[in-house]
Amino acid sequence: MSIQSTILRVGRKTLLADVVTTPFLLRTHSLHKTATSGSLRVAAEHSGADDLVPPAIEVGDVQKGTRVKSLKEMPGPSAFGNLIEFFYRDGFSRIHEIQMEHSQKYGKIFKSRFGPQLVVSIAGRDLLAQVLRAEGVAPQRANMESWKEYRDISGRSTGLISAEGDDWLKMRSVLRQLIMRPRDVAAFSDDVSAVVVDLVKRIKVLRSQQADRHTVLNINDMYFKYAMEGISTILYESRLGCLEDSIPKTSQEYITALNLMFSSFKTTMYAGAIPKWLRPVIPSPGGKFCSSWDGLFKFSQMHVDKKLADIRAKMVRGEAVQGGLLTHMLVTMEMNKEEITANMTEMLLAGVDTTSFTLSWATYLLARHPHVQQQIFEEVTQTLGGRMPTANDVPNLPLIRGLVKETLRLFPVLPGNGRITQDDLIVGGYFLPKGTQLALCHFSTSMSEENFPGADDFRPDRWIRKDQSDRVDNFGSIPFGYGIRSCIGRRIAELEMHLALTQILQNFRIEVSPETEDIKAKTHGLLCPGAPIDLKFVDRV
Ligand code: HEM
Repeated sequence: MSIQSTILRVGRKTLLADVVTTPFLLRTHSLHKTATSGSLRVAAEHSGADDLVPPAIEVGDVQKGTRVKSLKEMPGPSAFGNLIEFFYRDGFSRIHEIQMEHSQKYGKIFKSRFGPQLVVSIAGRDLLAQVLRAEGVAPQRANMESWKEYRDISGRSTGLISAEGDDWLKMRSVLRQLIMRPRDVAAFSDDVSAVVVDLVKRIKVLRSQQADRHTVLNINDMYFKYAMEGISTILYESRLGCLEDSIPKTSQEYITALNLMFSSFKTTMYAGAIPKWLRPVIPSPGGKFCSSWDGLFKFSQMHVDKKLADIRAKMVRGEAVQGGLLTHMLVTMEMNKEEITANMTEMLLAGVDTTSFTLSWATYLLARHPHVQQQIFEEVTQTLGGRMPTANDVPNLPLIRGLVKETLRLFPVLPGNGRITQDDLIVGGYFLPKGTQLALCHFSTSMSEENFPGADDFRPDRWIRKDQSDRVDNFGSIPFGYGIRSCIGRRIAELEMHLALTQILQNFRIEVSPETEDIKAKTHGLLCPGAPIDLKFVDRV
């Protein structure tokens, strides 16, 4: 450990402070607390009452004599410019493009103001890695106010997405043991495969309804139902009938509630930009939003109650209670029933559009790149012959995995993510006080030429690691986030997508329908196709 002098500037004070360089990044405010993994931390100790400097975690390289800049000095668009961009030019549907424009104009770290909110955007891969690696034990997500408001009003529990602090830690520690590792979710392989078989049948039914007998209109609608069926099979251990000709009423009601939720997205975004004191005089987005949440909770509640009744009946009959995820959670009761219901609700919500948009983009990209499609098809036939894939085959299908990674690089479902900093930080040379809202710009890092040469090209093989030197740097594209607060459903989503894409390629050659033009992405909460995608599914044999 060595001690150097550097200039730290906090607010309007510029002062000389001791800089302790150490091979470790210290996670807490005290210099002498537990060390975790490698980087540097700057800490300024008190040098008299007047010179009080908040200790800060430095997440970049420390250069001797570097002046730490204040937020005031950070570049960024003007508040008025943002107002016009988002409210007048409908920037909410172009968040991913604005992210790119702003990072090109203002650099890898810049600030933006949305009404009363100040947001610092992190748009560089290395800075992103440093910020995420420095996260504490319970990182805090940003912009969850409207979700929390609903839970406060309705008296419902939070789930993993909306919970914070100790509540979140408790739930996360239960769920991470059940679904975080590929080997945990391999147990669902047969159930998911059965859903994929139904998806293939559905493709055949839908294309038979068109004059050319090949085209499926608006493929996302079909993948939405596949994703809902797949995730429900895992979460609720029951089939919903979403891939049937006629969808059961309760499943249809859920779909309606989910659509309502996404249609109220924009108004809930506005809510964050409206100062709290103005809320009473401005129409609240609440009505639609709350009734969609009611619908989503009602659906989970119904499944949880039904499963609980089944378990109780079995116990009364003296039978052994066996089952999957929900059964396990209800038997062990590591969370209470309200918490289980809330988590089922939030996981179902998180697991449908994300997976279906990614499948839509993946098949669209395959249709537009027949050579790539052929290459992946050959890998599938060489590895499996005509056999149906299982979770155990996925490690032997690197191009299928590359297909999903490359699709998510080009179209990260969450183009950006939010955090509230829990320590004073120095990032990229700027001092960010604890409580600063961060926007992690995943879209701009994954579309950067610096991180991915030929960034606009669709190249699933760029993810095949031939040796260490070929390795694509991990933080350029992190569509599931990173670390302790990353997507808990990642392995489930991957299983659903790997198995579906493999079976689809075994059965069909995918072609672009003449009606489908160049489809651009738009942001609607998630990054989604800006227009319906119609594709042809032509039999392989
Ligand atoms: C293509 C599919 C998916 C993508 C790209 C995706 C992406 C993400 C991202 C970026 C986050 C935020 C991570 C962070 O804040 O660092 C997240 C969180 C989350 N996702 Fe996913 N997700 C997908 C599918 C799923 C599925 C299938 C489930 C259902 C089990 C799910 C459940 C969740 C939950 C519960 C969280 C909150 C985790 C927490 O706060 O602890 N996701 N997801």
